[in-house]
Amino acid sequence: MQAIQDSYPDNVAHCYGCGSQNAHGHRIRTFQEGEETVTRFTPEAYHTAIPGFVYGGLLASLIDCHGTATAAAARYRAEGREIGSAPVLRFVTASLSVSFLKPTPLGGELEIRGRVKELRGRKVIVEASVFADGVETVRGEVVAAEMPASFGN
Ligand SMILES: CCCCCCCCCCCCCCCC(=O)SCCNC(=O)CCNC(=O)[C@H](O)C(C)(C)COP(=O)(O)OP(=O)(O)OC[C@H]1O[C@@H](n2cnc3c(N)ncnc32)[C@H](O)[C@@H]1OP(=O)(O)O
Repeated sequence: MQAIQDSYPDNVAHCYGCGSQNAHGHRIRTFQEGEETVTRFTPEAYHTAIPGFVYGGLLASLIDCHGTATAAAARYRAEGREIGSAPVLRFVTASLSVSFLKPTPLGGELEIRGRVKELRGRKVIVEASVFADGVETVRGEVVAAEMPASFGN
């Protein structure tokens, strides 16, 4: 099955969270399921916060990259364009907020589910949650902004 990240051109596929070209990264893969997007990720023992529980920074990064992928795909869809087609719509995180509702147990697959809350102009707001064994443990919101030509200047 084709993940949203499979459409990222190689020259923008180095992100630590979602870049297929980053050997040290999470390399998450996000799929569209109806109105929702879904990422599945199994943390390793070295992603520990407190023994038995997942480090919150990892959980935040899963929400982050799940959100930017959801945003890019939504914007392509809104423009009626094939995902990944040129000119490439590159989204970066303008803002990330995360609420840790419950400790997230380490040792199994996590499911991240997201949906677009708002799509307007150069900005897409995505809501996403992390579920462990069907229980929502983390809820977050990503404001993704289309990367300006002046990025980094
Ligand atoms: C599917 C196929 C795809 C193909 C190919 C895709 C490639 C996909 C590559 C993915 C790559 C991975 C991405 C990983 C996620 C990172 O980790 S990205 C790294 C962390 N983020 C950054 O470094 C971003 C640094 N910040 C910036 O560059 C700039 O501040 C920003 C965010 C681009 C905004 O700059 P700007 O466009 O000049 O600012 P502006 O026009 O004022 O903002 C645009 C909109 O965003 C809003 N906004 C800006 N900042 C904020 C904020 N902090 N809070 C809330 N709203 C904000 C503005 O209010 C505005 O909204 P509207 O007024 O239009 O409603």
